[in-house]
Amino acid sequence: MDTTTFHEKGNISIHTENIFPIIKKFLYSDHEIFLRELVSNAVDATQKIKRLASLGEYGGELGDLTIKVSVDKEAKTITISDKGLGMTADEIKKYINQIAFSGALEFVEKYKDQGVERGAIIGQFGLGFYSAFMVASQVEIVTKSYQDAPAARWICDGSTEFEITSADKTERGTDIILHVAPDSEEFLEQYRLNTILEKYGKFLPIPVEFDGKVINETEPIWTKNPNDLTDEDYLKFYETLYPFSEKPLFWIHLNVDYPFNLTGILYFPKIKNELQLSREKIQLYSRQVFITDEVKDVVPDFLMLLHGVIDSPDIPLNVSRSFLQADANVKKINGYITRKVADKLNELFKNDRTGYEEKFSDIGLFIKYGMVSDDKFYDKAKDFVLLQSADEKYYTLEEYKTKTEATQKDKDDSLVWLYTTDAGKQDAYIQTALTRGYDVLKLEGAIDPHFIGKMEQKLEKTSFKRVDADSLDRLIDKGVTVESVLSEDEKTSLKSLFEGVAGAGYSVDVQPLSSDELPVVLTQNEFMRRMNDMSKMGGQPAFFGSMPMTYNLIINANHPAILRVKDSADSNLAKQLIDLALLSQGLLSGPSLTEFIKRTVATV
Ligand SMILES: Nc1ncnc2c1ncn2[C@@H]1O[C@H](COP(=O)(O)OP(=O)(O)OP(=O)(O)O)[C@@H](O)[C@H]1O
Repeated sequence: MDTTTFHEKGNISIHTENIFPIIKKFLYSDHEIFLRELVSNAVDATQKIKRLASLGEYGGELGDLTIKVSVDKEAKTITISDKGLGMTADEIKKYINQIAFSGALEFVEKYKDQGVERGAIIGQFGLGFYSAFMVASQVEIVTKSYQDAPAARWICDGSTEFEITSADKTERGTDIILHVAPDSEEFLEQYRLNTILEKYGKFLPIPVEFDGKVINETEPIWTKNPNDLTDEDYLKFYETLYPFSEKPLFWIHLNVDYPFNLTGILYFPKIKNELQLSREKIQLYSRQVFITDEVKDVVPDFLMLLHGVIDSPDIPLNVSRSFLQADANVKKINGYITRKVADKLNELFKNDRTGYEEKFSDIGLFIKYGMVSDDKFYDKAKDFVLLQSADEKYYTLEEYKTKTEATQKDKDDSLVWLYTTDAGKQDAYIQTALTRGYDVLKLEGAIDPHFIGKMEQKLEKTSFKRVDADSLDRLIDKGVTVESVLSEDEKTSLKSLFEGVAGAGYSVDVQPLSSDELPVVLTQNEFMRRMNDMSKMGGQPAFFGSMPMTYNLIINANHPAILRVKDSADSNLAKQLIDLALLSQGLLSGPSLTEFIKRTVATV
């Protein structure tokens, strides 16, 4: 056996020739963004000549500044032409050759130890132009500077060699000609280019023409002053973004320039169904160039339900996800958006309570979700979140406290808020509570169990109890014992009689309730039910989820019907009373329901 061992240290050498395969493979998984990069460069060049003209540094005619994209299927070329400031031969050498190559080297140096992360460099290293090589085997630049210098042509085939010659271009501006590589010929299709331009360039600030048509709207409304816009403008823009959608409820125009730059419009959509919420409806732009509609991390999670656009040059766009999460600007933007949304809601609430209440069934979900997931938002929203009572009226937390304080405090001075998760099914319980002078809240949405949990954490000495969780006397325990007319022996025999009739799955308890309660009350323990609900939604110990739901039958020892069962030991009557309790919970079905009907008909 050969036992020779090796130990050697060294440097892996990096050659600039290696850079193109890296760009081609790793820069972006989406090759289509080459067009975004090249058209953005054309926009930049055009903006620059406009600025030079306005500063008086360029005295010539600006002329028609439309950027033209064209495709020649025969010659297999795509051309992007602008009337921007152009480049001299020296500038090509400086901007295209040197900087990019050193930038590329720097990139390799920086990332050689970490592996290359997708999309990590464009923008940071000025490599946008080189994304052309993701689809082209050869790239030509033909350009004439606004300065008095001869036109130049640059050609490169993706190796580190290039050629510069003089050209006969007479008009100011730049043509970028891509000789499309065999594996990228899909980009020679008209519709493909059109789709890409529509996606990334719809709101570019300089007109872009393709196939004889201008594809963009150069002054989208988010770039305008809110004072110059009407509701119609906002609704029309919403329609362009999301054709065939229902009208949004309202919108917020974002506009900050310090400490970061951000403009945009966020719409509150009308939600038909909590389950149909479509996320990723917010589009992210950087200086009017579409970047992505995956705005996670930039927009607080609970506001992902909003629609609209955000435009900010301060969001690092081409960096990785993990970087984005840690970015200080992104955090600030997050906080800013949350604050703006809260302010807008507060303003609506204050200025138009009726209108706000009308919209509450739609916006309540955002607000509650926000309160549950974001403490800063909670602090603002606690003043304008509304609770709806069973009589359909809306109350703020403070108002509801005032309303219930006198009647719904228990013996420990804790406020108990009764609620229903299904006003239809739990109607019997609601009616009993109302007769007693208590109020019942409607908390019927999917978010409400979480909302209730949050409220109980935040509100002092306040608990929520579902109206059918126990008898009223026990839900709001005032410490007043209702005297029972039955002796202990009588209670025991009633208990065993009902146990025999009810069967397994029910626990039976004989209690002196007030005579306005039902003779038999079916309850589901609040704690057990919540645990069960939670584990169904995931996130809670499976232990509770795997336990079968048990029901309690409370036999009202003070009800005349129960006294009759006691005297007659009539198990049919007992069965009838249990079935009535089940019926009031919507739990009677199948053969049991048929039997109940038969039995009832017989007595009638
Ligand atoms: N169409 C053009 N007209 C004039 N100059 C251009 C044009 N395209 C590129 N340039 C010059 O080449 C430089 C390098 O372009 P490149 O796209 O690689 O990087 P960038 O635009 O500086 O940054 P990014 O990576 O964000 O695009 C530009 O800064 C610009 O000076």
